[in-house]
Amino acid sequence: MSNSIELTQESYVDSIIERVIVKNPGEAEFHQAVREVLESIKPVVELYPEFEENGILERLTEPERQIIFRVPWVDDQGSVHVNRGYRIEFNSALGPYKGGLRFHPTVYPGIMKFLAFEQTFKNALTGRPIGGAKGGSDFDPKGKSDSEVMRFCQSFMTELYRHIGAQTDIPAGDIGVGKREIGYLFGQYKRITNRFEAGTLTGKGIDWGGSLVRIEATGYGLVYFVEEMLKDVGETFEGKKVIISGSGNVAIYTAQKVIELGGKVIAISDSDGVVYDPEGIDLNSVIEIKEKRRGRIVEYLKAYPSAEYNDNSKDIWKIECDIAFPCATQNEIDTEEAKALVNNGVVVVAEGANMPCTPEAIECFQKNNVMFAPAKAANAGGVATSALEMTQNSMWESWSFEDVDKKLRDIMKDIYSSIKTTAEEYKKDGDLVFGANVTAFLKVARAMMDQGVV
Ligand SMILES: NC(=O)C1=CN([C@@H]2O[C@H](COP(=O)(O)OP(=O)(O)OC[C@H]3O[C@@H](n4cnc5c(N)ncnc54)[C@H](OP(=O)(O)O)[C@@H]3O)[C@@H](O)[C@H]2O)C=CC1
Ligand SMILES: N=C(CCC(=O)O)C(=O)O
Repeated sequence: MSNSIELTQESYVDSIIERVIVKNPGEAEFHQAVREVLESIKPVVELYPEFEENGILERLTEPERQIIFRVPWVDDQGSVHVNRGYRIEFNSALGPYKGGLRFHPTVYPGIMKFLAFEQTFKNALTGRPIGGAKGGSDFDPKGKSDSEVMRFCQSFMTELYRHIGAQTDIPAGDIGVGKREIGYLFGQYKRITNRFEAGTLTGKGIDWGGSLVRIEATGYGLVYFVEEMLKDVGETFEGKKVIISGSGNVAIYTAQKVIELGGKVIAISDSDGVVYDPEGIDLNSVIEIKEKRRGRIVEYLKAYPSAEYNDNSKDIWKIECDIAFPCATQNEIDTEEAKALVNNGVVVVAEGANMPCTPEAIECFQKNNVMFAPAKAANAGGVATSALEMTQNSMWESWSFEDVDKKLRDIMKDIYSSIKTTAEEYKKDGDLVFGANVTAFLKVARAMMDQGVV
């Protein structure tokens, strides 16, 4: 039994936060993700002492399995490269491990563990039977040829295949991992195992086991979630000025749904800079540049010379808007950016990326009555639709776009309703960060209690 029974509930949570920092030195993003959840659940840990008695927090903050491996590959000039691969299987209390793969030079254990920890609670909110995981590599697909990306993916899967499966661990996409990469990864998995186990990876091509709506799902789901928030205050997207950071999978389909609902997307970015078009961004042009040609967002100006370009990505947050969607990466909005948004009258900030706002930025939004949608709830549409892909695979069925989109919309409505209710139950009306963390924690913790000390 936990030896911290004599501690107050407050010190139990604080002792675990301290333990995570000591046991995972230098992993600031992981510490940040743990601190946010554990600070939220203090009232709950006080209500249910059995969580402490069964060491729930000690187990919840320690990944069930951490796999790290070498990924050697050869470039088009015949030179050998070595990258590092990861798969963090964090928690399987609710189902097989489920979470994306990130290929980005900034990937290291701290990023992997923050993402896998967040994924555990996000997946719990979807209502689907899936646990939490994340993986990836410090490989940078940017500027690589298709052949080089293929050879990297084949080498990556030559190790990863031992650890995944439709009933074990199901990877998908994230930064730097899209349809192309999933295709190469699945091809190698199938070749090694001699099994067409469609449910092992999600984000597959539509003709070979993929689900309609999956490519759009994170962005669409994010907008559906915010639509529910706006409904509660008698508002809609009609006529709203919207800024979206990033111009990848999440950003593009967030923009598509915003425009469909009558909003005007006036700025979008990539890691090199920001395009601002007060007339409204031409999304087809962005899709052509970023999704089809894998180009740079600055190329937008060739078609629209009246638009403005700024080579500092962070300046997007200085643009006056009604609704802001950070859809690029973690910690892209800190105190300075949050204050700029508040001073410019932002009404809603909704996290499409994972942990894009620092705790200080979130505090600034909440203190200034900005409606704030936390990532683990608002961007759960992607993984929820991945789970719908798994369901279709297990039934050997392919549902229509309309059917999947309706299921996605209902899931996002349910997530919003459940976390809003939790916040109200604890007299924290409107605090969706608290609502999301407590709702998800209780679901995972109760399953862990049922399954014994494992
Ligand atoms: N894909 C999914 O299903 C889901 C993804 N997410 C999260 O959404 C975010 C975006 O992911 P996704 O759209 O899939 O990834 P993509 O690789 O498709 O796009 C990422 C976008 O963010 C930009 N970006 C990446 N890193 C940085 C950085 N360090 N600084 C500034 N800009 C950066 C990229 O710019 P550039 O083009 O210059 O590289 C690109 O425009 C991530 O936080 C991811 O974890 C959340 C839920 C689901
Ligand atoms: N990258 C994702 C999607 C994961 C998935 O679809 O399994 C996320 O939820 O952060």
